[in-house]
Amino acid sequence: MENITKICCIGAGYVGGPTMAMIAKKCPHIQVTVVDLNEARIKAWNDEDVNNIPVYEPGLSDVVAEARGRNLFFSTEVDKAIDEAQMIFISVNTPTKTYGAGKGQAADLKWIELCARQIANISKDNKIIVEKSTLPVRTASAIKDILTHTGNGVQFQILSNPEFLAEGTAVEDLDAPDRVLIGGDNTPEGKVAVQALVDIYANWVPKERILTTNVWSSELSKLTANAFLAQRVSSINSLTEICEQTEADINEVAKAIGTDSRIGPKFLKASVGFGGSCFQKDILNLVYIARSYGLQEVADYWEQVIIMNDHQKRRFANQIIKNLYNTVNGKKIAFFGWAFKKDTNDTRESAAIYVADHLLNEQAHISVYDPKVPENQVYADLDYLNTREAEENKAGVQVITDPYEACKGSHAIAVLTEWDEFKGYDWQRIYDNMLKPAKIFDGRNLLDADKLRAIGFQVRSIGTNVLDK
Ligand SMILES: NC(=O)c1ccc[n+]([C@@H]2O[C@H](COP(=O)([O-])OP(=O)(O)OC[C@H]3O[C@@H](n4cnc5c(N)ncnc54)[C@H](O)[C@@H]3O)[C@@H](O)[C@H]2O)c1
Ligand SMILES: O=c1ccn([C@@H]2O[C@H](COP(=O)(O)OP(=O)(O)O[C@H]3O[C@H](CO)[C@@H](O)[C@H](O)[C@H]3O)[C@@H](O)[C@H]2O)c(=O)[nH]1
Repeated sequence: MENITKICCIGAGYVGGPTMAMIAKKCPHIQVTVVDLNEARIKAWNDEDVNNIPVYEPGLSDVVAEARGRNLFFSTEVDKAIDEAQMIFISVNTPTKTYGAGKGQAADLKWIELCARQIANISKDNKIIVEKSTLPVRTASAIKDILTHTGNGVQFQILSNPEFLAEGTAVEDLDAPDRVLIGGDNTPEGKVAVQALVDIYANWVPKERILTTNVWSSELSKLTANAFLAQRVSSINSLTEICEQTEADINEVAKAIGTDSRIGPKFLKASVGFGGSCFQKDILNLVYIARSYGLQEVADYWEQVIIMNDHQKRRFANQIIKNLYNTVNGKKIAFFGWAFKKDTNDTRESAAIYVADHLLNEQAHISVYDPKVPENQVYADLDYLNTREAEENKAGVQVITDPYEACKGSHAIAVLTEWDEFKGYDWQRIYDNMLKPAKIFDGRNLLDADKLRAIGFQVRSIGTNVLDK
């Protein structure tokens, strides 16, 4: 195949947008077109004011501003972009199935299949198809089957190139990835395709960080990486409960074990539970795959990571209720943070949603402040759970754009997201405007509990047993 000069990416979401923007920035000689069926999303990517792009990531608007209109384009003309491209990335959503066989566990590959059929239908010359979405191991064979049986007789090579960026640090992760993983067929044509993709990344990623494997190892490595990361969070979170009973401090324990170079210090931060669109979905997918091969013990092992995470979210909500004298009925509880982690506007599977749902069942009034999440998103997240009528969610939850207003007259503040700005607030002012005793439930161990106690707050930080004074 000749040098790649035209790339298309189907899916302009949290992955497609940032990854393609980075490729366009680093490879001015390649024309990159990102397409999506969602017109509003494409419109936002093309917004004159680059600060209005639909994904909030530190540094992303600069990357987009540099390349957009030069060699980076966002469009709804999917067929045209497919037709013109030599290499097509598929970066569409692959959520957990909500119906039928595998409901609640398997990945829903409906959108992947639609892409494959559309590519087959449109393509008039040979193309390289790159799986960027996270997919169950062996999906490439299904894509190949569709392409070869419904296509126009042109040749397709299918590569797996999973994305490892984390939200909130997408730009730095893409700029300097720990590794880029590319899986391809071990045939002469497969090797040429792998090399074509290696050559693109080699424009900025050191060669030793570009790993090539067979397709199946690459597909499975993505699910495995997320399972290992989430397992660390559930492991440390499981210990928060022991700490709270024993006067051990989870921060000290995490530091003590993390200095062992075999364990390492990262991903040992205790929390109210992990969220995000990936961890739960990908582990459930792994569990489903294991079960479908009859590997019961393997499935049970990984499922426990999710069970522990659900427990942690519920436990946090129950602690609030217990500590507020076993009733939150009619009490105002301020939520600091709604996003699933700091520095993102993404709320998918955020622990805050589940904690709020639990407290709403107990008739609490919740006022939410998050620096990046808009009001309609908070309601959409709660409505999606279908626990109660939309009007009841509206009645029980207020979204407030000023943090000081959000906690005025409240019984308690719950910290759900680790936004840096929370640390710098005027906590005396907050204290003065709250009902007493003023309580803080720090689900992220973010705030300086001693300083807050000196002001007069009662503070419970997750995984520390300093009980209310
Ligand atoms: N979000 C992350 O941080 C992250 C990181 C690594 C991998 N992943 C994986 O990447 C994939 C995409 O995730 P995301 O967070 O970007 O999802 P997303 O929902 O933000 O974006 C997917 C986009 O694909 C579009 N789309 C779906 N079908 C289409 C079609 N047939 N034609 C054109 N557009 C179509 C949707 O309209 C949507 O805008 C998933 O498999 C996910 O697991 C996500
Ligand atoms: O020590 C930790 C680390 C993370 N978390 C929580 O875990 C969740 C996930 O965080 P993170 O992994 O940083 O963000 P994601 O954007 O979900 O990224 C994960 O999922 C992506 C999608 O597959 C992968 O590409 C990334 O490599 C992988 O880190 C968030 O709720 C975090 O608050 C903790 O509670 N404690």
